[in-house]
Amino acid sequence: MTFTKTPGWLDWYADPSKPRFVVPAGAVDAHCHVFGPGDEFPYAPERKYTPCDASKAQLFALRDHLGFARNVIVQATCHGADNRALVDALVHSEGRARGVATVRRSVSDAELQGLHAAGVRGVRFNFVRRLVDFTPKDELLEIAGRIARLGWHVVIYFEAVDLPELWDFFSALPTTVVVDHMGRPDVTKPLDGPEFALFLRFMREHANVWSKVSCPERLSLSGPPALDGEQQAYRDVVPFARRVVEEFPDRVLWGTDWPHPNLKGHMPDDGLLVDFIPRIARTAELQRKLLVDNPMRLYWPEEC
Ligand SMILES: O=C(O)/C=C(\CC(=O)C(=O)O)C(=O)O
Repeated sequence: MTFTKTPGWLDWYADPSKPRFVVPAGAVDAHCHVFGPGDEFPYAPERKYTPCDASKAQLFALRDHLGFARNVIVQATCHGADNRALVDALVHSEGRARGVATVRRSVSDAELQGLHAAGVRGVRFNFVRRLVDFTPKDELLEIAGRIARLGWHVVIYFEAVDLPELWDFFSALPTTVVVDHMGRPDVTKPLDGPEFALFLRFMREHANVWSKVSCPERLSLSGPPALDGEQQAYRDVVPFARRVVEEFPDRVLWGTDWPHPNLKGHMPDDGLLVDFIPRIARTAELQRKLLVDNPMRLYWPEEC
């Protein structure tokens, strides 16, 4: 099937620079996606955007170029609950990728077992309105109860303004809970203001909650973008990510977010995104926890 990209779609950056920052041995890119290819793995009818293709081979080439050892591939909403592209990438990764799937209440136990065998270790619940239609919370809680028995966790994606309304639901989740992109703070608001304070309190009061300190390119409003050799990119996001890394060093993950769906202003150079890491994790110990120890504990516990 041939698909036409959403108008204005920005394709991933074709020729990323080699990062100056050398990631520690065994580093995991813990948030990235594969898209299609659409003629092999069609995009879901209920999708809110149609991306450019981004194949497993292209993802694995980027992994090697940036110096990472492994990937955690997260099901993107353009594939709905059809996890075939994700599973195909996992089974062709030679054990170097694990996954986070999207499932519906109708998923069978045998299907869950099949996903587990392929390397899936979590499900994603998305609350970003431009990406998904609402799924009833009782359905999500039922799914969370079932996947908890497999030792999986729940990844949640929401925007900062929605945390108060979602707090009780998130608190009821029976698994480790991983927040995408720090709950999307508005970085024009003060670091010590009530909105980000609520997110930090959410992490403080829930020892099972982790956060990805990813996506400065999505959160930044004043940049400058990670392009043209820029070594001080996304300055406005640095204090927020640094705060989370330093307060919760054992519960943070980092990922490229390649191929960066739905960016509007620019497409970052992924090599320069890697150079963002030492600005938010300022010691070798913090870097090792963020890039190796934490993702390994969550996704490859049998090796820890
Ligand atoms: O890739 C991300 O993490 C962020 C996304 C896309 C997304 O989550 C999805 O399509 O599932 C976004 O903000 O548009």
